[in-house]
Amino acid sequence: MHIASLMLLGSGELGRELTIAAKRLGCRVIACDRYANAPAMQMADAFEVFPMLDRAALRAAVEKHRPDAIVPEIEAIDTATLADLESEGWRVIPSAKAVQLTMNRDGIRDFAARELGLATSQYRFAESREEAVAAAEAVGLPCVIKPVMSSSGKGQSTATTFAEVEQAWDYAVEKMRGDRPRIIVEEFIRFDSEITLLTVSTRDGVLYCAPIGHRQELGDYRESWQPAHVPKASLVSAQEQSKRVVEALGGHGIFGVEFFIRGEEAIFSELSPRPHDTGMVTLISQYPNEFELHVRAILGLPIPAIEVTGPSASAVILASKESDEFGYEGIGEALALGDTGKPVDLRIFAKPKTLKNRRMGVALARGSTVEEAVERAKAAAAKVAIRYTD
Ligand SMILES: Nc1ncnc2c1ncn2[C@@H]1O[C@H](COP(=O)(O)OP(=O)(O)OP(=O)(O)O)[C@@H](O)[C@H]1O
Ligand SMILES: NCC(=O)N[C@@H]1O[C@H](COP(=O)([O-])[O-])[C@@H](O)[C@H]1O
Ligand SMILES: [Mg+2]
Repeated sequence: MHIASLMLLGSGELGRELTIAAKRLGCRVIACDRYANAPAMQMADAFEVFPMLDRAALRAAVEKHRPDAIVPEIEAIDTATLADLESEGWRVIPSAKAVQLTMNRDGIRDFAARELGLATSQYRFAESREEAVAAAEAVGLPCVIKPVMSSSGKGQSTATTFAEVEQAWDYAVEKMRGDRPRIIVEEFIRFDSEITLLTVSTRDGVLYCAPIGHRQELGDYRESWQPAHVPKASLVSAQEQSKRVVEALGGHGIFGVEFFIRGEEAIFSELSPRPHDTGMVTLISQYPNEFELHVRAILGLPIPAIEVTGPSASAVILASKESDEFGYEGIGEALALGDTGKPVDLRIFAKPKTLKNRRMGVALARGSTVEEAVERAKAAAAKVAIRYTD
């Protein structure tokens, strides 16, 4: 049988687990990222170091390794090159269109709200401080302001006054990716909870994982749990919206579709056309996990069932400062918390460098309830300490 080769564009923690899942099914993996020794590179058959926005380097890597599938793992990629490569016959996962539309918030938001008619928060885009204030007048205060090019909460803030809108503009421009200042100003949604609905688009149709609940701080996730308890009608609505959006984006693979749940409503927020960080909980909660599902969907392999093994949670392990001389303590103490018959596990990503608030690992736990699983995962994460030696 032909051995499939996958080229990952981005090689962080999600790529690392994806590499493991792909290699278990016999694939060859080429891991690419902007820095050497990235988490997935440590597991891969080959690697290339270059910025994913460098079009010449991206094309050169594809032509050198000739992968069967190009698998984006981060948002910021030269998507025009991906579109060209796809039109030349290379396979982009899930599709160049999906990657192009989701790289920037303006693309996917307009597509979801205007073309597909999904329920979203009120929103406007702005390209100057004055336009930001006008946008906030239109959507109302408080509002959430984010650069259109950013992820993991970078450059995001909530403004409750017009003076704060101006500060939020400055902050967003300072933290944005790329060189074109443009922000989205969103109505602040007072949601009851938020979920990620992992949705798998496969050869045989669309499948859903049980909803994943999560808590965010500074625009980045801290804990996630599965199954999230949400009103039935909101889940049905989220599933219908996810199906529409993944079918419209095209291609096969897993998508992390984010919704705010308010009463019986599911309000579409954004999506990743790839495994989702909050979906790391599936490393303990579910079989196959989100990485295995992505690989199966990419390879066109069957997914006869998705089993949820019990209430589970993940809690992140963050660094507190910048360093490249550090180690970990407390791994034994964290794992020892799994002595009650319900497992506790860790993933240490082995990133070569810490930064303030950079995610370095994740603790995973099961419990009798999701609340208990969250407490156990948090306790395990708290046992792991990063010791800086510089
Ligand atoms: N309009 C809104 N109303 C209320 N809360 C919001 C709104 N937009 C974002 N948030 C909060 O901020 C979090 C991060 O926002 P969003 O998912 O858009 O950013 P992100 O940078 O793409 O995050 P990630 O890459 O981690 O998914 C959301 O999960 C939610 O908790
Ligand atoms: N929300 C997106 C997300 O979680 N992406 C994950 O984080 C890595 C970047 O981490 P870094 O910023 O620490 O290098 C990415 O490579 C991906 O695995
Ligand atoms: Mg998000």
